[in-house]
Amino acid sequence: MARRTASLLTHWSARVFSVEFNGAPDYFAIQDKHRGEPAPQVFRKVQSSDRCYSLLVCSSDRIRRAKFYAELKDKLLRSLPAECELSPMSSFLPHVKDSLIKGYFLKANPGDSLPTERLLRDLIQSESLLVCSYLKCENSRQWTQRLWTHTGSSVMSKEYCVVPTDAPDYHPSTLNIINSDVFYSFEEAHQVLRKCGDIIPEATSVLELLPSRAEARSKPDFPVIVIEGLDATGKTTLTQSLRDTLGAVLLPSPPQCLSPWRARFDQEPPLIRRAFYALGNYITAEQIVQEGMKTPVIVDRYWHSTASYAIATAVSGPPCNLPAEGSEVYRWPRDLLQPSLVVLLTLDPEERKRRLRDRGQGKTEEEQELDHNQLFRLKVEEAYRRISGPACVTVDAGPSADQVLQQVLILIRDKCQL
Ligand SMILES: Nc1ncnc2c1ncn2[C@@H]1O[C@H](COP(=O)(O)OP(=O)(O)OP(=O)(O)O)[C@@H](O)[C@H]1O
Ligand SMILES: Nc1ccn([C@@H]2O[C@H](COP(=O)(O)O)[C@@H](O)[C@H]2O)c(=O)n1
Repeated sequence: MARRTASLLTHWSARVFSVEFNGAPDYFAIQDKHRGEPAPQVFRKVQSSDRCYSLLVCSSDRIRRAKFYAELKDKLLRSLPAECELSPMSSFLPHVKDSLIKGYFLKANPGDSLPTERLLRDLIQSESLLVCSYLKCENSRQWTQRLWTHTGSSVMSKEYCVVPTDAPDYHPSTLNIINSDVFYSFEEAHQVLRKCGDIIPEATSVLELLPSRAEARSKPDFPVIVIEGLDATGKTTLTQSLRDTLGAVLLPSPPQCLSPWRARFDQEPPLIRRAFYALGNYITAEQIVQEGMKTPVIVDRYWHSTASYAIATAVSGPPCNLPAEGSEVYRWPRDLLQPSLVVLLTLDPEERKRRLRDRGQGKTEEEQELDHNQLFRLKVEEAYRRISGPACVTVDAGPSADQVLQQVLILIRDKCQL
């Protein structure tokens, strides 16, 4: 059995499990023995006749784990009986960083248990998967969890009792954000792309474009102003006006040179996709240093975008699940050039939608998500506000384009003495 699986099982009874039924999590733990008292309801959305299974992805290689987790969902959706319900699941050790393992919880009708179990037996041949089944005891409200053996031919004799438990102090997805969703140094992100070179040939081309070292050798002489905000808040409009008014250079982020590979990396799981965007910032930083010796530099998105979208995607549920203000998750990477000023454009959601409609362009998947998912939008904006070193200054982008420009020019004059 793989190293990671073995170490997982060592702490098996200390783990908390979470299943998200339509975004609302049920937390449970396991115990060796049934206690005498009447068992409270464990799964709110499960009938006693349902057959339930969990699949936890636990390869010790994080690239394989990320790829397999994404592929597993497609495989399950393709192969499971239509009535089978799939919910995100995770298991973690509260307060232990990097202890989160992700997977899926399956709820099947009793009539579908045979084809479901046949599929799970095939899948468990992969060493990266831990499979459990959940059974309701007859004449009691108690559920048990059985861990399947690796061959899938029989189930382990050891049976655990499933008991509900309180929500943890910190949302479980926050345990694994650092260096899985957000990278805090060039080297950490670089390592991910290096390691996926054999499965994603495009990674090699991206690596060739990167600066040889991350540390900015010199600070630009002129101010560097970053404009941030959700899509359609007016970043393009404002950055172009600033360029023209200040005689500045305008740099887009991710940088132009990464455009041929962006769509390819957007299909990848968060670990790889976010490493790609993180590295893009280091290319932008190098361009900033070059240009910033000659003129002021305006940057359309930078680190705040990379971190905020990544954090908001990683953390499910409402904004209160985000890591608290001041958390190390919101810190600036130690080796990434810091701009002189970061402006965050905010906009009333209805006005943003109106501008999106008027623009009438095709939307990326993440843009559609922002449109449909109010919670995601709130989390991105909240994460923007919590990032420090430098923190962003919020500007209401609701007034006319010229009024927004004038307001930002005042800020630049105040903060950058320009
Ligand atoms: N202050 C403003 N008042 C009214 N309309 C505006 C204002 N600023 C921009 N717009 C219009 O809103 C739409 C979106 O603006 P823009 O393309 O500048 O946003 P963006 O933040 O760059 O979007 P994205 O990130 O998706 O590229 C455009 O049609 C633009 O003309
Ligand atoms: N520095 C950056 C810039 C962008 N992203 C990601 O791109 C998406 C938004 O970009 P648009 O071109 O559509 O405005 C969004 O998914 C960001 O996560 C980034 O990570 N870092």
